[in-house]
Amino acid sequence: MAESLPSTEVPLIADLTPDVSDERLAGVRVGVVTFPGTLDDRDAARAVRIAGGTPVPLWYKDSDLQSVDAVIIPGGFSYGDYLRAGSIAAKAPMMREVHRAATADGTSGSAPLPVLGICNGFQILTEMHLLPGSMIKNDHLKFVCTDQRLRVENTETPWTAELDRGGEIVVPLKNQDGQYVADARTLRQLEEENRVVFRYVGGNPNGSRQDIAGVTNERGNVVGLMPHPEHAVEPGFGPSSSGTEEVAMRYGSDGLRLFTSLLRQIVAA
Ligand SMILES: NC(=O)CC[C@H](N)C(=O)O
Repeated sequence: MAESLPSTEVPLIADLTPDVSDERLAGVRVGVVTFPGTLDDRDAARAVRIAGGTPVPLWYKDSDLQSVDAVIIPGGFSYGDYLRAGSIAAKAPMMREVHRAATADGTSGSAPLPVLGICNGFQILTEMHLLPGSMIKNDHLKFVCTDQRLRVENTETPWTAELDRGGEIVVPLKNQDGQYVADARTLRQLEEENRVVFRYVGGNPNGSRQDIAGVTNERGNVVGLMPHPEHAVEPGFGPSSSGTEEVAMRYGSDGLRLFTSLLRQIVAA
């Protein structure tokens, strides 16, 4: 494994790039952590750029968060999913820093860091106990790859503030260990505290308890979800099966709203 970070200087497709008129967004620095076996760091960085922010590559072995305003733990196969998906990456030096910043108590003047874990990133966050529950093999024991409908259940996190509560988005889902499980008490607590952020609709693709696709921590700054919003950030790249061109255009960029939400929440804070 080459010890290098991916370049974030990816070209954008000018015609498809949303008009980002608020120049303050570019001042928001969003870290994207890369581990051995990470796949989706480039797309996460690209999503931040398309939303108008500045992605900051973070290497798993380092311990300097580089004054980022938020962190994304991207998807992929960190350490080849050996032992349990996400369990080895959870012990990385960079993740110690992420844990410290995400649980900051505010007495030192620092608000808790917004963190988004996508797929393998969600698995890593549960392994670190930043989020409750665990991810086990899909109930049908096969890898799933599909355009997934999700209902937005919670718009009180920085990552979902601009989504419509009760509305639907469609983004890709692709994993083998996507079945969300937790004990009955934890599940009840998640429901009572409105901490289920996304729920599968149109069929449960992996056997997750209560159709849970994404959850948040008690303070709402840490969010994890199995589907991939960073793969749905450009209009026109939506699901081919979604019917009209207009629907495909909208679905193609549903994921972008998580990143624009985050950037605008930070600018407004
Ligand atoms: N897309 C991903 O991040 C894959 C996550 C994980 N390695 C799994 O297959 O469950």
